[in-house]
Amino acid sequence: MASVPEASPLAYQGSLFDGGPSAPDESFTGLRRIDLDDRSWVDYCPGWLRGSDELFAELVGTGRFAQRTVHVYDNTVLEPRLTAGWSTAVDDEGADAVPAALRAVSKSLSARYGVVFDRVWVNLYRDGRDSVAWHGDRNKNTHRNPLVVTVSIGARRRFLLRPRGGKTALELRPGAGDLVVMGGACQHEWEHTVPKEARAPGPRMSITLRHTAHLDAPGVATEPLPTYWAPPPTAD
Ligand SMILES: O=C(O)CCC(=O)C(=O)O
Ligand SMILES: [Fe+2]
Repeated sequence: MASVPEASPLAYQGSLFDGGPSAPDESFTGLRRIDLDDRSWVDYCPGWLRGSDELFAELVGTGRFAQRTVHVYDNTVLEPRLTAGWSTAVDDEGADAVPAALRAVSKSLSARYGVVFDRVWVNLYRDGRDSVAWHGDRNKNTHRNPLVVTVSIGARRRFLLRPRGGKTALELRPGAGDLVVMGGACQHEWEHTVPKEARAPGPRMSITLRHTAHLDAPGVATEPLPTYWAPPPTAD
């Protein structure tokens, strides 16, 4: 298990203009729908979470960040990033309650997208060597068209999408409170990655939200509900 080093180089030198406690932009002004194809889409809302630097500092201080393992072919290897989770669902009270700022994020997005985002994980990319490889999220195995939220705080990193096994088709560079929502068949038919970056300007976190219920997630955005979907014939 790795943890955040003491005297941490992870103190993020934030924007001068983004001080104060974090707050979602309930108006979703600036949200842009990017259609990847006729079944998959990404919503991108720059600067959606104000006060993200303060939240970054809070999470560095309170999150129980640890290095998880991932299976690569027959091997089990450590993921090149740290992740913090909570044993509770977003709205549960108790000792391991999800921080209020993350609850507020979940509440706002649940209202907007019509699913209950009850599970939260925070990934910490300590520097440019941390990354996540191309993948579709595992909820593709349990849900049809799951919605997956990431709110990026701290330094900007590249976030790429490609059709499964294909060439990069979309490059975003989220950070500083930017919202990315993947929807439609994104987890089934597309892959995403945060690649290593030699010149990453500092540490970054992604707050990721997923929903347990709504196994067949319509969201607000998949109107009309896609009629096409078949599980890809790959083992993963
Ligand atoms: O850090 C990100 O923006 C993406 C994280 C991700 O794809 C995941 O944890 O499944
Ligand atoms: Fe992912």
